[in-house]
Amino acid sequence: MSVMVQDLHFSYATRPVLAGIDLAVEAGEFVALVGVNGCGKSTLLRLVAGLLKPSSGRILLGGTDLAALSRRQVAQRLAVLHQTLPPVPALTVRELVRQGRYPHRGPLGLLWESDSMDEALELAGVTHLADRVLDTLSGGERQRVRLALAVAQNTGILLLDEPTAHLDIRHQLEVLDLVRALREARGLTVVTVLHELDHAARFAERIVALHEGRIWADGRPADVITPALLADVFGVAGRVVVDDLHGTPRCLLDAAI
Ligand SMILES: Nc1ncnc2c1ncn2[C@@H]1O[C@H](COP(=O)(O)OP(=O)(O)OP(=O)(O)O)[C@@H](O)[C@H]1O
Repeated sequence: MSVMVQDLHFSYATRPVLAGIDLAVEAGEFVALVGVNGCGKSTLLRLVAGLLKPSSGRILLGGTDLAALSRRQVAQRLAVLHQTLPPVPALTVRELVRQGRYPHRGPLGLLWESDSMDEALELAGVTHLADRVLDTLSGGERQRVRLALAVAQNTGILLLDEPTAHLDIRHQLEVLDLVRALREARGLTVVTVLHELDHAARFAERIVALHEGRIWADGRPADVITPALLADVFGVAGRVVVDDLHGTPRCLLDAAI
């Protein structure tokens, strides 16, 4: 399912954050959003998810104006992996992930619901945690539960806000591999915030760099991940080489400018 963002402006009260964002993500694309802390990446995801209302501009999901969709209709189209879990710490993992099925629940929903839930737990590698209570989990375990919750929703669009936060290097790779596999298996459209530029270059087919409320660059990793991006967007001097192992750009960082 496609995501179209047209001339989007957004302010928190009087503080402008996004100023004229145009972004067209085709169905099945894997796009990484990058940029410095506070540049508006999460805000853009929240706007696309319908959790914030644009000051002006339009967002279309699969060609339908987001403003015309109910919360349930939005939840049938897109799932969001947020930076935190819902504040219900006494819930078990299974109970939480079951809630991911809510938007699809119809009169016969319960017949196939548990299969979808078990699949989501398995895909996110948290089947062994199913009966654990949320507030007893480690940061990395919680992260994978958040992914299971998003996967259980079984939507055409997956929005991920820093899916590798708190994860060790092995689990970072596992989560990004899983997202890539899901996208290939289900034809998912993936838009993810990633801080690790080398991961963005390796896993996304397109990188969008936000800077000062606008899109600074939008294109293939090799065209976007450049010394100019490091310097002008991140304020870091560095070089970009090609990773022999994967043929993707890799940043060699020197120092803050
Ligand atoms: N609820 C809010 N009220 C007021 N200002 C906010 C609110 N949420 C975010 N902001 C501000 O809006 C700007 C964009 O925040 P946002 O969380 O979108 O940035 P980000 O690029 O995702 O940052 P990070 O990489 O640190 O997660 C920041 O300056 C932030 O302080």
